[in-house]
Amino acid sequence: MAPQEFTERPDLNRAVESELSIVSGATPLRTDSLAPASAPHAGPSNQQILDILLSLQKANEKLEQRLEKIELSNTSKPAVNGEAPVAVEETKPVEKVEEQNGEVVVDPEAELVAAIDQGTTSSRVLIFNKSGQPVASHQMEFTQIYPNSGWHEHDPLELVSSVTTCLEGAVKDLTSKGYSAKNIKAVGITNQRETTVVWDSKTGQPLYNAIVWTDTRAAALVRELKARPGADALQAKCGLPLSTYPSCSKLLWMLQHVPRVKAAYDNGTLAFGTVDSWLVYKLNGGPERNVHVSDPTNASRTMFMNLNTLDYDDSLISFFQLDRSKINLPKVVKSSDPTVYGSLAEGALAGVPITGCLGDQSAALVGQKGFEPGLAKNTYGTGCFLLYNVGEKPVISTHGLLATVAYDFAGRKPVYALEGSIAVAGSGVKFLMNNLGFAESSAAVGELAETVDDNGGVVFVTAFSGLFAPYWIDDVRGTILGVTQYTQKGHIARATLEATCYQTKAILDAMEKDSGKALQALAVDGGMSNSDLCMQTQSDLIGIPVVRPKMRETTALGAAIAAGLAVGVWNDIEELKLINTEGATSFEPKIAKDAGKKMFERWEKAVYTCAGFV
Ligand SMILES: Nc1ncnc2c1ncn2[C@@H]1O[C@H](COP(=O)(O)OP(=O)(O)O)[C@@H](O)[C@H]1O
Ligand SMILES: O=P(O)(O)OC[C@H](O)CO
Repeated sequence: MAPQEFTERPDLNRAVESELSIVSGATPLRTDSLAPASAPHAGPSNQQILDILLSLQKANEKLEQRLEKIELSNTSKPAVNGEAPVAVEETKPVEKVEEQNGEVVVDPEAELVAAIDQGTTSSRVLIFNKSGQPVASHQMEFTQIYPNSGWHEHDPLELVSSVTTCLEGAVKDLTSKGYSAKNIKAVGITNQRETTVVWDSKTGQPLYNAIVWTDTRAAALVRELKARPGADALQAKCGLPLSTYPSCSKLLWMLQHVPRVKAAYDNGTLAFGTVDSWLVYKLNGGPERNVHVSDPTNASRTMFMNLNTLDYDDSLISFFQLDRSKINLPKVVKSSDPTVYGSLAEGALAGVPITGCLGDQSAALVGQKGFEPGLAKNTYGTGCFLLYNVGEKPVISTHGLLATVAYDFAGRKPVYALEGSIAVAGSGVKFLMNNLGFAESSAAVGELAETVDDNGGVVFVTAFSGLFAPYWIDDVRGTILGVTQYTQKGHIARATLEATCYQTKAILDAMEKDSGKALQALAVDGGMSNSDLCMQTQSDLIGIPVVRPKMRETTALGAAIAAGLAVGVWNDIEELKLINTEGATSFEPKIAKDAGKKMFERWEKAVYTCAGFV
């Protein structure tokens, strides 16, 4: 199929701008700073105390009015594509309120960290306080480009503009709540991984659209790579099996099919990066400062990085027949570091340092505080990714899982994870909504699934991009089996939610074989975890509790933690352990083990029935 030439698309920069201010950080009146009423003569008189109390009460009333206005404006804003904003429960009040020159100000000493979460379907910025509570935010979706079947692209400039819009929006939200932008000590970045961006190192302009991690256009190329001598030895070094998923195959495809990318490679001006590198480069102002870096959680997804050295490996690069002297690769740096990521060049946060960077799945593990070996989290976003902390040495899976870097913080040893990656999770829900017109929103698809008691015999193998872990079958495509005259939309909606739960079960089985340990509970997050039915089904299938935190923006929280640790907002991982623990929901297994086993067997039968279709 002929490649689409990259053209600059200013129209795409007018991204779907919807102000989804998703957090309302209520700020209470705190009276504990007052001197006790019974204080002797050294303290204020009763009249003075009364005056202070009255002025604080006024301040509180003003603040409440302001919060009410914000609440109203939040609810009246349109959601993107009919989608409800990501669920963030109202934060528990913590900050001190003061009155300065008649203005209500929230603790002028507050130490805040902004987190940029550049995901597959939306960009968002959340601003967290020291207690790990989001106090302000802004979110927007951006254009998904599907030029051909199996192709999936993003406009790199639109990714940047969506992020800068969210930064401005979140700061506006923050100041409307009485904080100052000066309270923001650092910025952390977390991002969709593997998605590949190439640009001209002289001009800073993209040379092609970003090829998204779900894109399967390089399937033929991957088959060729698998036949090369040495192919079997790659995974032991880089942790990933050859597939269309990692960045390497996307870059090779561009070099083969896009003349301007090949020309830049030939003349040494080709810059390559995953979305973290691209954002850091652009947010720093581009070629002028030329901050071109990546952290190991992202660099490990290229297949160019050695998991043990946490640097590029010449044997890996030469396997892909790339000349390292012709390509500008980002320097691999720590995930949390006060100096290496530069600072924001423009906007409301100009000068604020970027001090943390984590691929989104690693960030979610950090945000769920999966700091101990044996802890795991599963994030149900566009795709679904289960990460299991294995400690300070990588574990190479023999059961279809990936080895990856969990996080690599300055002054500490790197921590690794076993990963189970599922290509389609929330994107299946979006498919029912956008392509088949089943419902107006993702939540409504979830409600549709609740209109039926079971799947009615339907199994949906949601293999739009082949099947990832633990199957790694690339010649399968989305297939709905078991349809009869009895089948209703609800059954298909239910089967769509179940598909992710079955794959999670398969991943957990593989993880148990690789690690020799059974998981006791699964921490979950991500958009699709909003569906209670989905989470209950998950618990039923895996037979252990599924624990969903109240505040589900754990990916952004992880990026904030990485950034905050680098600048002393937090000094130690120990300090973070109690963050976001209150108010979690635990889904306990409710069905008999045998019933779950039978459902799962049907799923596996469906998978192997569909394999080999393409
Ligand atoms: N109530 C819900 N039920 C089922 N799926 C949902 C629900 N709410 C959101 N989703 C799905 O979650 C996904 C978005 O999750 P998110 O964590 O924001 O993803 P990403 O980081 O990949 O952009 C969407 O694909 C959406 O369809
Ligand atoms: O957009 P998400 O949250 O599904 O995450 C994308 C992953 O990083 C791809 O590996």
